[in-house]
Amino acid sequence: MGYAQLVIGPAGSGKSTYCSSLYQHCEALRRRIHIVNLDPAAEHFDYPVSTDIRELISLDDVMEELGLGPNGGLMYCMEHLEDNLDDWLAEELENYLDDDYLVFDCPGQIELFTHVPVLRNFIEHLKRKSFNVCAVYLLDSQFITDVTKYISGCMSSLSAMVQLELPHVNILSKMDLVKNKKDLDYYLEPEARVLLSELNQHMAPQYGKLNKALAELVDEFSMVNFVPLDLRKEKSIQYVLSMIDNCIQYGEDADVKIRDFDPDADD
Ligand SMILES: Nc1nc2c(ncn2[C@@H]2O[C@H](COP(=O)(O)OP(=O)(O)OP(=O)(O)O)[C@@H](O)[C@H]2O)c(=O)[nH]1
Repeated sequence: MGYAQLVIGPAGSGKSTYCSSLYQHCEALRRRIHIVNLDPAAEHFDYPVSTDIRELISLDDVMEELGLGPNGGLMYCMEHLEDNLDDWLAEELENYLDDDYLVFDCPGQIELFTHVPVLRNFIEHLKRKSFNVCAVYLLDSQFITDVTKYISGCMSSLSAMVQLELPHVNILSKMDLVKNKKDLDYYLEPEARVLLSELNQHMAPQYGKLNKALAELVDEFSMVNFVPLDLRKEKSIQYVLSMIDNCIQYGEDADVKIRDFDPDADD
């Protein structure tokens, strides 16, 4: 059985930086992970790329040869990947050992995890190859600066959860940029009553019922929870990794104890 993280989230949310930090963290622990680039538009990497979609197709070639723009070109590349799951991807996966741990650095186009079936079919393929897969959804911490951004972040994450149907860990990235730690407590344990009152202040009265439904969805059903990630702190990376490992049952024999970590403690 293999293990895989599918690292998704909006453009610029910090996916590649997360992959790079995770790689360094694991390297220091002498733990082997492989990072796979699934972004046909990527140019620079701070981690060793183990498998690269650009060997199958590159965005520049598609834009030049088909006259497509960056977004249309990217979707074309991803559909090409979908068409090649049983040959190119299957062959690439044969290069890994049975219990290898792969981290897929995905493009940030939101349609990939809202309604286009490419990633879903990609995941089905991984599952058929006996991979335990976890979706790791990154959201920029700037989304917790006001309630409307926060709700929109929750809804985009929720849409990925519904679309991909995978064990799912939501990460609040770039925590080093959060100056007001009060924001953090407020949004990490949101209360429907407080969310609703804030939403109502921001929006016209006719949205009252919608606001109530959204606030209750976030609070009462605990459908969307975010784990803060501060890449400056090894313990924060370790905490996030332990949560993900737990979801995909990696290292069960190694007795993973996520409760033992205090992610806010200094290293
Ligand atoms: N301060 C701070 N900046 C970060 C952090 N993570 C990423 N960034 C910056 O955010 C920008 C985007 O980071 P990327 O890792 O390229 O984001 P991405 O999600 O891979 O972006 P796309 O490939 O465009 O989808 C870069 O300028 C990073 O340096 C972080 O933890 N803290």
